[in-house]
Amino acid sequence: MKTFESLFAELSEKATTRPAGSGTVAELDAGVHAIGKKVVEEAAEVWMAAEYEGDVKTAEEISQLLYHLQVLMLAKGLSLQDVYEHL
Ligand SMILES: N=c1c2ncn([C@@H]3O[C@H](COP(=O)(O)OP(=O)(O)OP(=O)(O)O)[C@@H](O)[C@H]3O)c2ncn1[C@@H]1O[C@H](COP(=O)(O)O)[C@@H](O)[C@H]1O
Repeated sequence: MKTFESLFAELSEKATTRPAGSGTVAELDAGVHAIGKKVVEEAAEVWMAAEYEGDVKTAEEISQLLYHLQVLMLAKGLSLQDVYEHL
């Protein structure tokens, strides 16, 4: 099963190698403004799922929010350590 750390390693590799067809590469190319909008959109979907759509849908939406947060971290050049030191 994928973890937060293993997904970040995978996305970091994609950002460097830029394979064709990668949604991550496309999102990085769209820039921080566009990625930020995805983060807000996914956060709202987490909220709605938590209130109205049950645990499975909520977990799915949380996974998508975590993904977009990681893409934002990559776009800003932030490492896991940069974030973890604030936890
Ligand atoms: N975990 C994810 C992941 N979570 C969310 N998403 C993206 O976020 C979107 C969220 O879906 P929504 O239904 O909310 O949005 P949508 O309106 O249907 O989609 P859009 O039109 O906004 O793209 C998905 O369509 C994906 O584009 C993800 N895209 C990729 N990953 C993982 O990231 C890795 C690298 O992916 P690629 O860069 O595409 O190879 C792989 O392991 C993937 O499994």
